[in-house]
Amino acid sequence: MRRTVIRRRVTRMISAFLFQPPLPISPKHQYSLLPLTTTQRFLTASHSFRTLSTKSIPNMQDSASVSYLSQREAAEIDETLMGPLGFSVDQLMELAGLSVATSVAEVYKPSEYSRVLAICGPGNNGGDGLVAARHLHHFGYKPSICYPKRTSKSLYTGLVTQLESLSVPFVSVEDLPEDLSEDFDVIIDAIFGFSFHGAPRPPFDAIIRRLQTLQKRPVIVSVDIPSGWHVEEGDHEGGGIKPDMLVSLTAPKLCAKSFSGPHHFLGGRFVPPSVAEKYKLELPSYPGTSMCVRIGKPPKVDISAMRVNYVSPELLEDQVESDPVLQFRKWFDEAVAAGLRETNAMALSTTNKDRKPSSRMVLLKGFDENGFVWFTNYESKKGSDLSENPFAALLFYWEDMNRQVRIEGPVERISEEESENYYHSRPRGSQIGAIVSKQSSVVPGRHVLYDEYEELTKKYSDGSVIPKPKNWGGFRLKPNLFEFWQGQPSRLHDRLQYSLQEGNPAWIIRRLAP
Ligand SMILES: NC(=O)C1=CN([C@@H]2O[C@H](COP(=O)(O)OP(=O)(O)OC[C@H]3O[C@@H](n4cnc5c(N)ncnc54)[C@H](OP(=O)(O)O)[C@@H]3O)[C@@H](O)[C@H]2O)[C@H](O)CC1
Ligand SMILES: Cc1cc2nc3c(=O)[nH]c(=O)nc-3n(C[C@H](O)[C@H](O)[C@H](O)COP(=O)(O)O)c2cc1C
Ligand SMILES: Cc1ncc(COP(=O)(O)O)c(C=O)c1O
Ligand SMILES: [K+]
Repeated sequence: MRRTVIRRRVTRMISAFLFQPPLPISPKHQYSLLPLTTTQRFLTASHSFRTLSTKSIPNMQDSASVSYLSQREAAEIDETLMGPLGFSVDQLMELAGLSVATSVAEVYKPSEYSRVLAICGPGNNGGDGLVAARHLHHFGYKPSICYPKRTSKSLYTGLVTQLESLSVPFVSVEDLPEDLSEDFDVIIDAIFGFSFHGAPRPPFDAIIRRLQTLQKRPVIVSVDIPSGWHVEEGDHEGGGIKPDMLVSLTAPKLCAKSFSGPHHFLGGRFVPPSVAEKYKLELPSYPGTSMCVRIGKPPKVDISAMRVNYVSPELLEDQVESDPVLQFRKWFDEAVAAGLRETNAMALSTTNKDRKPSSRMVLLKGFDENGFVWFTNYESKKGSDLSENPFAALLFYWEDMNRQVRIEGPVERISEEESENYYHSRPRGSQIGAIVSKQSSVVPGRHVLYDEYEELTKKYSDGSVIPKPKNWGGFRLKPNLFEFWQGQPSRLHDRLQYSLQEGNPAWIIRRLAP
């Protein structure tokens, strides 16, 4: 009985919130969003063995634009989340702080940017900084905290206790080193958030002045608002801090329009659709299980300076299998176990009769001592290359494991029976796709493929057998050369090559210079 009354009251509160007219929000406050680029993925690659990042690339449709919030709207959304929508401040702060920590980890790897100073202000923005510091500690960073105006609320004393229990040092303003660049790689600016007003008061005024003079290092990561900036007008007087990274929470505030640093992220993956609808919030979708998403322009990168220093276990002659197929099996299984996506994706290189090479990706569909098999259209470019020159090279690159495998040898078609069996094991859509696609020929437009696909889908909607096109089937490469490559520091990689000598079935293993 009581529960029904409460439920009714909550329902009333939520509908009151939903049907209340929203504050005017200007659709002009929009900004283009870009998915995580390959470049960014490259830059964020860590330096040793990694397990799969669950991140996927958000598609462009998801990320057309993003809206900006005024100070009032930000406060109102905050109240709504913590009122009718049932969140507690602790929860939101935990998610906000985690978003900040994961954004930092996306761009600034602990191997290069381990020394973090979180400067925390008196409000919830400071609380976000304390939470972020705790997560960064667990991510392998060495955070320190400067928290000059503490509040006695249990939420904050709890956060301090948690950090102390991890032996995270607290530094007073007086004890901060003269030259911040000597002791720190990253500064988390968690001084003021969206409730900032007026001019900064001591001791934060002096701290902000120090941040204004920083050059390249330490980098500044501002939480929600670059401290000292007007929440809506931004750095309106000029000369404010110039953060390298801004992590906007829930949605960017108006001041973020004047953020010109290289890394703008959005965090706070907790906005329910009702809030987004009410405030007409255009928000990007968060990729996979990520707590943050990059917004704004992709960073300018110096391509010539892009490099990863590989660190891996050594690959030694006496540790590898004498049979390269077994060695391949071992590495393949390890890549699958590490959760890599499309472990079976490989580059296939062919040449035509004029010895002109061409490469493309295909999926490995099986391998054993008889060879490595993939499926395709025999009348495609690769199909015609292989009929002109039946030799090919396969290449696997398992980036997260710093491993590459090269396989070379003659190629032949597999039997019609094998191809039939495999074709009918594929999803029916892909079977129809194979009929529709005269692979590698010119198509006047997507509609041509789509129309034929629709027609065939109708034709076979009764579940009858979809006949395999004659020109579709498998190839098998019979290896006469393997190379197993393991990335190592200073480009002194391991390369173990397996080759065969005429008339001798035993594989010869040789180390090649990297
Ligand atoms: N829904 C969300 O997006 C969430 C955001 N979170 C974070 O919370 C902040 C907003 O937190 P709030 O506590 O409202 O405000 P601030 O952190 O900005 O700080 C308010 C305190 O700062 C003092 N203040 C204000 N102006 C000055 C100044 N000029 N000089 C010195 N001190 C100043 C203020 O004191 P007053 O006496 O002036 O009132 C307060 O003590 C948001 O930005 C996010 O980071 C949540 O963590 C999660 C949900
Ligand atoms: C990861 C990945 C896997 C692919 N797998 C296959 C495949 O198994 N068979 C295939 O015919 N095409 C596959 N493709 C498409 C090919 O890369 C290529 O576009 C197509 O086969 C036409 O190549 P061609 O014109 O050189 O013959 C794949 C593409 C990618 C990116
Ligand atoms: C054109 C084409 N054919 C075949 C394949 C292999 O697909 P399946 O795994 O369904 O055999 C792919 C995979 O990407 C492909 O793009
Ligand atoms: K801040």
